[in-house]
Amino acid sequence: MAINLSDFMDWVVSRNPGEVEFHQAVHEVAETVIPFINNNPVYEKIKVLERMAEPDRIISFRVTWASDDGEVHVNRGYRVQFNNSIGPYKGGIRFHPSVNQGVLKFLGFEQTFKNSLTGLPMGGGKGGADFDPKGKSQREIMRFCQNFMTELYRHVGQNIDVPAGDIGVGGREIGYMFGQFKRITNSFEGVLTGKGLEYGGSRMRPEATGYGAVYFLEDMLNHKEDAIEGKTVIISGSGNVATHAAEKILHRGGKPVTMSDSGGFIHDPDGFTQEKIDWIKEHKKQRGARIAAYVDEFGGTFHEGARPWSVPCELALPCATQNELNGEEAKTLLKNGCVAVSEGANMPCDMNAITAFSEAKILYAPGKASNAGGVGMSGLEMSQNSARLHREEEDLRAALKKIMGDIHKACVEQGTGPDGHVDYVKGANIAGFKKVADAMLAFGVI
Ligand SMILES: NC(=O)C1=CN([C@@H]2O[C@H](COP(=O)(O)OP(=O)(O)OC[C@H]3O[C@@H](n4cnc5c(N)ncnc54)[C@H](OP(=O)(O)O)[C@@H]3O)[C@@H](O)[C@H]2O)C=CC1
Ligand SMILES: O=C(O)CCC(=O)C(=O)O
Repeated sequence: MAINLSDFMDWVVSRNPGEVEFHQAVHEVAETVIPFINNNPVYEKIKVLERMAEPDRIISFRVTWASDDGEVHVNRGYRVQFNNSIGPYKGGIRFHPSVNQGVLKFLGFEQTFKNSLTGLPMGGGKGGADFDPKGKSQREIMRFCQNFMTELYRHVGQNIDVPAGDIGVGGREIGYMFGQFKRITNSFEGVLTGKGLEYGGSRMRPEATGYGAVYFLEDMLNHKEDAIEGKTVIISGSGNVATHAAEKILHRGGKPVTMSDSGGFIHDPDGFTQEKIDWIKEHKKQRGARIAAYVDEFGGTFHEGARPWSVPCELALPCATQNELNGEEAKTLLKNGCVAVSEGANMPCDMNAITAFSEAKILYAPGKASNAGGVGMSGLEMSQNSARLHREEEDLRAALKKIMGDIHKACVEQGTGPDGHVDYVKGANIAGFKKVADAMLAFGVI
């Protein structure tokens, strides 16, 4: 029997009450994948989509830690092991006060499709805690990371589940968690990616997500015989993904003019130079640092409490967080002449924004395709750890470019309409779905 989108979504919503981000992520996939399933009923016979919308398991645990003043704090940690049909669970850990089960389920669901698109053998998972690292001392962050791993260690492993960083979790936090895993288990294995180079990390991992999002943008533009060079680019966020995206835009001759954080955005009409980007990278590592301080150092303007989407541009890279660009903001971007959007963040454009881009037929890349470079490089870190070797930077840079190029090709193959317009949402969802679904078919009903 054919599946119907509205019945399917009623079923998803009733099973996952209140988890609005999860409903949104599943809806975006179901809308494009259901027609594909209805044309290939073998998938519906064993309820592949229904099974893919249900995590394999969710682990939730208490994390207790003491702040420097001796006060005891209680947070909630999670790992959502979503789907391991094509490889060990793989996906980042987020430390942010907004973390809850629904947010991590949306991220784990998306991750399953994204990891499939990389062409590497990785399943999907995501984890985190409602811990706010902002304003905490280095010692407090270390204690939190260690206590988080004291529980998580029993659920992860190089062949089971391999976490990495995400919002609020960078190289420093990965180091604290890896050290604790090593100490508790008395083993040295590639249980996390995003590690420091000294203890098994991969070159190019810090750069990979931001660079990859720009490679994908470049592939989309090249497909239409266009290029980044000479174009004005607006970027949101000022963390790992945003700063590396800005850097690669600069390498390609574009002009990045904005970055943001939860306090507002900065606009530098002269464009960021490498020196300015390096300053932002260093500045944001400091305790309590805000992007607003940029204007005291380099000029430009700070827009408190605002998002950058009203600044005129040809290209936009949302690189902060989910639902940070709505339908009205999408219309403003279109009115100002924006021709392409490449998502560095996960689900930064809400449903109305996606509809606006799709109706205008501009180039729009969903994060599961355009930000897959980070996890792609993590996959290469896993293989370097298994082989006990380090690959060179040039080799990894080329590998990243190829991973992004192959994802672009898969999207074009599955998403090109009769008029030649590429629907990258459809292309990414079907290409990502097919590999996982075929593996599930091979396993039978389990
Ligand atoms: N790191 C990676 O390899 C990958 C990351 N991603 C996605 O990219 C996005 C950014 O991650 P990453 O750069 O690693 O994270 P970082 O923690 O390095 O930076 C996050 C940035 O986003 C801003 N931000 C976070 N939450 C909000 C919010 N609610 N409103 C406004 N701004 C906010 C932060 O501002 P502030 O400092 O004020 O909090 C900061 O500037 C996320 O969606 C993540 O899931 C996707 C693929 C891989
Ligand atoms: O590198 C990884 O494993 C995770 C990256 C991530 O969290 C993401 O792609 O959203």
